[in-house]
Amino acid sequence: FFYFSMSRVLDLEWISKVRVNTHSVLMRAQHIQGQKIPNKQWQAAWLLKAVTCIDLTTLNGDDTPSNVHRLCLKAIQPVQHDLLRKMNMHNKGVTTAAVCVYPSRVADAVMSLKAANSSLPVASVATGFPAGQTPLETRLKEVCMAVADGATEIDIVINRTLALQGQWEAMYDEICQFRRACGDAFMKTILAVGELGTFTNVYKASLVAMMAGSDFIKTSTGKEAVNATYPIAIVMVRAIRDYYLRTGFKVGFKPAGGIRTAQESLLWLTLIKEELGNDWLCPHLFRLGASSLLADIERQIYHHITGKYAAYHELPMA
Ligand SMILES: O=C[C@H](O)COP(=O)(O)O
Repeated sequence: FFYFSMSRVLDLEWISKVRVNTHSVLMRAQHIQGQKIPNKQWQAAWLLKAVTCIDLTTLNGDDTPSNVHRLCLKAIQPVQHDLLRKMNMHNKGVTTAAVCVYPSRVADAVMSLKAANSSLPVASVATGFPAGQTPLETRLKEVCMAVADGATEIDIVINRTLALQGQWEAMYDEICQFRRACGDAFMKTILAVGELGTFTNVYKASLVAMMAGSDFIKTSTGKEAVNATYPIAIVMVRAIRDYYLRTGFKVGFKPAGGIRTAQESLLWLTLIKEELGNDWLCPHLFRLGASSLLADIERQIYHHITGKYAAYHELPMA
């Protein structure tokens, strides 16, 4: 008991000792990218697995209740019924893992899902997404408001200023406060890795986020210049693995930002299987954050089933 109760605390000594070997990370990432993706006969099943791990996202200034409504309908029925029937998956309740929207759109998403009789979770970005450059008080309030509107998952952004200054204790304190504001909601912590400078910083920020009680660590907001890359993912999943080995806590991983093709989604599943094992290959521990990935996955599934490529109008998107 003592061992586990000590594990979600800040361990500055561990953080101070972190050194990441850039060469090894790049080699490992290259190896993963060169991996054979699953055999053709299994590909449709893997693509369907990827669908169930998607946080179907819209994070735009021009989001409205109606495009959020369409997004929700697509999340509930992400792959055409006919295609699922041909795979004998039509009554297996295939949906995406969640929908992900800005705080102001949470109520719309909750209403659309409720009207459709769906219990799909609504995730909301919060804490001054994407930059996180608003006062702590308003960042905390934003979390509380999204939860009050019905979000059951909150994607917070870390304070990059603190991370770049090596103020790990202050960063830990902020994330702990977000954790408390989330209440029972699942908390995913976005590191915005493209702004953290070094692999060592990415590893340290991953540890601090996990020590502060994050359920997931997430690469990016999708708004930075560099988002989910394989080398950065290797650093983060190694931190997840080390944290699990040391504390017994399984923390999830969410690559996000710029993931657009079915092929990439298969590579992400391969990376998780190789680095963290099959336990992590479920929506509880793995998500793909993406606004424009589902269309290509559905097209590839169509191709596997029919042998033809669908025209885009044949597979309407959210
Ligand atoms: O959290 C999810 C990201 O915003 C999605 O980024 P994306 O629009 O590049 O897919």
